[in-house]
This record gives sequence, structure tokens and C-alpha cells, in this order.
Amino acid sequence: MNESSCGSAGCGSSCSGNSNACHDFIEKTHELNTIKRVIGVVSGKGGVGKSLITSTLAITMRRKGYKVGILDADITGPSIPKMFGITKKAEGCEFGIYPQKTHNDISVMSINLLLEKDDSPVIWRGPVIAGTVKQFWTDVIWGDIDYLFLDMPPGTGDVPLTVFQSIPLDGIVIVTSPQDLVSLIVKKAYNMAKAMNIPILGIVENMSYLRCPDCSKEIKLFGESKINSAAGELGIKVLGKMPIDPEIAQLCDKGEIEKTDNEYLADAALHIEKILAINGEEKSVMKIAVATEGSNVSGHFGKCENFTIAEIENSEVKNKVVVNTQGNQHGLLPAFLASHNVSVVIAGGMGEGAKQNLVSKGIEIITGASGNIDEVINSFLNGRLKSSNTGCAGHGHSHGHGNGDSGCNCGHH
Ligand SMILES: Nc1ncnc2c1ncn2[C@@H]1O[C@H](COP(=O)(O)OP(=O)(O)OP(=O)(O)O)[C@@H](O)[C@H]1O
Repeated sequence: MNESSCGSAGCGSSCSGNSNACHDFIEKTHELNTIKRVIGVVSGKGGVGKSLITSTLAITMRRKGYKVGILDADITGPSIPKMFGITKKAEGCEFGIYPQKTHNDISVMSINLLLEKDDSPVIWRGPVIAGTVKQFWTDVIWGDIDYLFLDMPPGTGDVPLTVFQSIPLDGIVIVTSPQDLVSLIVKKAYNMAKAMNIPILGIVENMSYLRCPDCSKEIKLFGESKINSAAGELGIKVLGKMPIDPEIAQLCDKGEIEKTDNEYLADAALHIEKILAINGEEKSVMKIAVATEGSNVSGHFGKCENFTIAEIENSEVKNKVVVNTQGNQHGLLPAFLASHNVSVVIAGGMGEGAKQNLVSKGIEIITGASGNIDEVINSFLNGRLKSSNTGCAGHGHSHGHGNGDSGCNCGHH
């Protein structure tokens, strides 16, 4: 669970890395809970089958042997208990509320487990709804959970915003459908997550196609999917595509969704498992900052306006943000980067003073890099860029500086 005060849902776009300015609204989960990873499943609008995707991801992870929970945060349209055929109500004691279990031991909490009648409408205002979701996090005794999936309220309004701020999400999956104005809707969800500093794990397209029962041909009911281009534009991964599957619809209606043996989201689950690995080990996380000029590495560490800060988890770029140096003089930049928990800095050139300052803060330095930021980050991850903390860097990039700012005394390679 991402509990850094400035990370995940900590403080959103108002956070400039200055911890004093950072308001932390994150709530603590119940003291009896150990929840390792929290994944929000969101959609830019309702009716795209978000709950089905949440359930399918949860089932797939459970089959891999993980302890899984589903927090149904879709208070006004809760459909999780019905899909799993849960009819018993949640029970409470003086310590908190217990979730119900599905046949395959997935823990579920939903407003429908508290309402006397399943079909009672929830006519509550936003703050009450958001407060209920928070309580599902603070007052429910989930116990030990490896992956908790949050079926988020649809849209990008007040309620999802409060949930983003209150529950420490490790990442979100965006669900869309082909008939959406895909790029617009996805962009809304994307921008919201970005503003809140929540990593986007990828997009799942529901109702992608229908397979003809006679000839097995894929019928694109809503026309050609635009998901690949929308995802490409935003630089996010397409995790999977789920067809309209009449068997799934029937199982949902019968409350037997766990009987499905489809593998539509197997790759999506694998990706989540890789990015948010638990397996008893700590995630290997690090942040690298690349002095940035447009989409290229800046030649001058001390003069760059922005840093691209990439969060690397288990050797993959998990998140990337461009952070303005806010006019910090080069003497202050090392402290600025240290406050962002950066452990490696990549630049074209760097003065001796800055180098020493960074080294004293335990930050590794790579100078002599040039060209496209993503390519340079990949070279670093592939071990093709070497540290220049001591002596000459063994990198293969040419120097693009010449302003006297660079203290790198490597020759061209
Ligand atoms: N890919 C699919 N194949 C078959 N049936 C589907 C599919 N996606 C959704 N459905 C059907 O639609 C019903 C409603 O799905 P779900 O509850 O996930 O979405 P929703 O409530 O319409 O939207 P959202 O959860 O996005 O607000 C499911 O119970 C299922 O019967």
C-alpha cells in the first residue's frame, strides 16, 4: 500500500514536493488489517461494466493463490454481491464490521450487505457516500489481504475524488468500452489519476467484440476499437480486452460469476502481479530524475527548468512526472531532488559543486547523456548508462554541453 504522504492519493496536484504544503488526507485502515496492495478500478463514466472487470480481476488473482478482497465503492449502483451470489448481510462486533466471503474465499464489502433490502435505493448526497466508502476502509475488518480491489464510483466527480484522497491506492485500472468517446473519457480518468499522483496500471476495454457462436468470427458491434490509439497517445498500457460473452452475462445473473473459466484478463492480472509484486519481498522501487529540455535530456543540470522524475519498480517505469524546478538555483537543486526521494540523476553535464552536493546526499549521478528521455531511461534500465559519481562515466553518449557548467571530464565514447 502506498502510504507516502506526498505519493499516491496524498495531496494531488497541490503538492510541489514541499512537505509543509502537502496535506495528507489518507485514512488509516482498521488496525486488524494488513492490506498489501490496493487497486482502484475506475471508469470515466458509468455503464461500461466496471464491476464485472473488478470481479474478473479479483477472481483471476484469487486463482493465483492470493488473498483477495473487493471493496464495492460504487455505493449508488452496487452490483458485486449479486454477481457473486452473496445474500447474507455483513456482521459487526464492537471492533468493526466483517466482510462477507464468496464461495472461493474472496472478501467482499458492499452497501448492499448493510441495507435491509437489496433494492432499497441509496438516496444520499456525495459527502455521505464518500464517508461510507471511507468507513469500508477504516471500519471493516479485512484481515490479511494481498490485493484489495476497489470498484470505484463511476465518473470523475466529487465522490471518486474523495476516495482517491482518502484511500492509499497503489494504482488504478481504467475500464472503458468501445462505444465511448474513448479518448475523451479515458483522458478524464487519466488526468484525474495524474493530478492525484496515482499510478495508472493500464486500460481494459470491455465489450470489445462478440464472438459468433457459429463461425467464431469476431463481430465488432461498436465498430473498430480506438483503445490502442487512445492508450498510445497517453502512454499507458492496454491490459486486456473483454468480449461480450453471453455465458458471463448468465453467470452474473445467477450469482455464479466465480464459475467462469475465461482467461480474458489473464494478461492484465499478470501485469498487475508484476508491477505490484508482493511475494513476501519488498517492491524494488527507485526514482530517477532526468534533467529535461522538451522531450530530450538537458545538457545543463544547473540550468534545466524541469526534471522528468521516473518511478522505477522492479526494473520497469511505473510512473513518470515532469516537475518544475521552480526557479531553484543550481545550488539548491540537490536538496530539491532529495526532497523528491530521487536516488539517481541523469543529465548532459554538471558542475563539480553540484556533483559533490548530490553525492553527499547519496544520489548517484550520470552525466554525458543526451537525446530522447525515454530512450535514455531505457538505456539506464538496461545497464547501458554508467554512474559517473567517481571518475569517468563509461556511457556511450556524446556530450551536448559546452557552457562550462559540466564537470564531467569524460571524453566522447
Ligand atoms: N463483457 C460482458 N459480457 C457479458 N455481459 C456483460 C459484460 N459486461 C457487462 N455485462 C453485463 O452487464 C451487467 C452489468 O455490469 P456491471 O455491473 O459491471 O456494469 P454497470 O453497472 O453497467 O457499469 P459500471 O459498473 O461501469 O457502473 C453484468 O451483470 C453483466 O450481466
